Amino acid sequence: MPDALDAPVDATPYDALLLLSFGGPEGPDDVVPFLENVTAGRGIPRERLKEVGRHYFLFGGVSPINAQNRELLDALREDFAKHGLDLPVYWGNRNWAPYLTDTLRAVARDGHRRVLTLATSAYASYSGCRQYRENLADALAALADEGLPVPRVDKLRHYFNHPGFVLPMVDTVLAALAELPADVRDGAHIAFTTHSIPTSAADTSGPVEGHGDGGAYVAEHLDVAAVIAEAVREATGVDHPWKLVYQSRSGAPHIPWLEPDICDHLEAEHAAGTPAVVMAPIGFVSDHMEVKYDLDTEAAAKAAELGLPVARAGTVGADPRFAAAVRELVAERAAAERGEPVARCALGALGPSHDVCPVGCCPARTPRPAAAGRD
Ligand SMILES: CC1=C(CCC(=O)O)c2cc3nc(cc4[nH]c(cc5[nH]c(cc1n2)c(C)c5CCC(=O)O)c(CCC(=O)O)c4C)C(CCC(=O)O)=C3C
Ligand SMILES: [Fe+2]
Repeated sequence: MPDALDAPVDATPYDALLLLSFGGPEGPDDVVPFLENVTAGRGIPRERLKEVGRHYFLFGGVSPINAQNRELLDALREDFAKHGLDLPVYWGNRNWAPYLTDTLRAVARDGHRRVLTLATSAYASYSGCRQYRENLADALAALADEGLPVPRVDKLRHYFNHPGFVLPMVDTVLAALAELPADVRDGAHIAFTTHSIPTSAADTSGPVEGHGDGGAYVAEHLDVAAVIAEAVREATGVDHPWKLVYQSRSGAPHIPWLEPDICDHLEAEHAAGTPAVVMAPIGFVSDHMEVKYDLDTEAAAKAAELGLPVARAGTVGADPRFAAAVRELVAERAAAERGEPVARCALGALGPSHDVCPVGCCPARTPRPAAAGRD
């Protein structure tokens, strides 16, 4: 059926969508203050901060993440308009302008009272979910202090296993395989990557029931990786071996974080005789700095040193299928809030994630107020 004949999407009771992201520097002068925002009170060693600052300076002090969020905003607005979803879309970041608090102030001044949040993080974990909810609570508290009306803010369920997030990545993995020299392509290993986090944070991520070591964070990534690997097998007729590995480790060296690191993994695969590797950063929503530096620069240099052919798969970014998935998630959540029956779309074995984070989900080291959840 042509788009124009689709029934308009009903977002009631919501009157605004908030795109909530990490933020990144937009020039050399922004780099140090940005890193100070990110790491305030988080105990990151000075050496690590200098190193990460160097990554940004290598790219002119500009993180790709803001341009990518602007593209996603355009894609969302275009999709919503096409499908009769009349919902204004706002954008705010945790760590750089446009800052979340400023955006929520505008949301409140524009008269919106029920806000649904799309975070640019698809999985459970303290860093990927609760920390965003803490920032929402801080911003709402600031509005209350200023005597502004405080909107009620909800957050969309984790979309890691939504087809609109997963299927574009099947295509990017196929495209990466096609970039490899023909004689090593069928033997290629797929290294699915995500952000390393402390093992203690992984083990307590999500509602922990039903998940083993690594908690919901690792289980969700393994589920997505298995779905993509199976779809690639169906498309190519080749059963590519794969593994979930980690990147972008931070923190003090004596604290255990998820391993193996992608660079160590490339060495191990090379030593085992693997002829080529596709790196697929399923843990991220766009090709931001963790992808451009940690994979395209650092891991690519490691592969070159080993003489190991590698190709990197793209993230979902502003893919129209992802924008459509967001619209579906908005419609789904709005219907649920209205008490109507809803069909929840999800691939893989885990099923759709909860709408509202339960009490104690992805706990912080030091408890702090968090919005958009049961606690
Ligand atoms: C799970 C996760 C995601 C994925 C979910 C999501 O997307 O939210 C993510 C995304 C991102 N992380 C980013 C940047 C940074 N993360 C850092 C530090 C940390 N990340 C952590 C975890 C995650 N991070 C953790 C446990 C730390 C240690 C400190 C702490 O416990 O808070 C630091 C400090 C320096 C360093 O140590 O690396 C920086 C600069 C950018 C922006 C990139 C750009 O500019 O393009 C993005 C999208
Ligand atoms: Fe990070």
